[in-house]
Amino acid sequence: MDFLPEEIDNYAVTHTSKESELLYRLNRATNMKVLQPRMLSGHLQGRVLSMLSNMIQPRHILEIGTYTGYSALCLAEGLAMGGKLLSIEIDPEIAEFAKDFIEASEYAEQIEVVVGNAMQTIDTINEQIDLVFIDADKSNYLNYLKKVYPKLKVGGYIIADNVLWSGKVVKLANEKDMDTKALQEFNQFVQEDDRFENVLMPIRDGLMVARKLK
Ligand SMILES: C[S@@+](CC[C@H](N)C(=O)[O-])C[C@H]1O[C@@H](n2cnc3c(N)ncnc32)[C@H](O)[C@@H]1O
Repeated sequence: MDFLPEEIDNYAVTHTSKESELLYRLNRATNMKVLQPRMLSGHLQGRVLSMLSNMIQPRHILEIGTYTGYSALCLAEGLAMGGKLLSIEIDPEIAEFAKDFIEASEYAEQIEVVVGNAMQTIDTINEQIDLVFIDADKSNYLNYLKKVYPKLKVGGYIIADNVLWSGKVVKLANEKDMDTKALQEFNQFVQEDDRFENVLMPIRDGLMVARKLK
């Protein structure tokens, strides 16, 4: 579901910095060769992620849900000198697709894609994280937040994608619609937790941006 009329959306895109040639090719290749290309962040959201990352200048970024690597490449644009981005992807085939584009980028040495289930892989991280991008299975969003919280530095950020879930979060969720229920729970948890300051940005399918206060 698009929240903005197409005309306004197009206007926003045409008044936003262009994506790089590599990101453009990755976007096209994903649309032509990969299932569910709507999962890719895309031009406008990609520039938002890049802008936020550039504002934060993180040393360590954790991404949960690589898919074809579009958002990883956007977030990497803001890494501090010598900074690293670790991205976790459960599907080995899609991870290989992402790695080809990451290797062709200027961030090849800074981005590591790890194949695995994020619920287990997060436990192996020892570094203090400055920025986490949650964009994998919706039913685990709250689990991911709880798992990364102790590893996130005070003043660090969590960005979670799809928190508006095509608008379904504002309706009473059907008992069987576990994803909508999980996202409602996630949004409510962040909103009520005084360890975070948060803004739900109605960009694309909704980005929750939360800063760790304590
Ligand atoms: C929405 S896509 C990510 C899109 C990408 N971040 C972007 O913006 O271009 C979600 C990805 O999470 C992966 N995924 C789902 N469950 C996962 C899990 N438990 N651990 C790691 N990755 C998972 C899926 O295979 C899929 O590639």
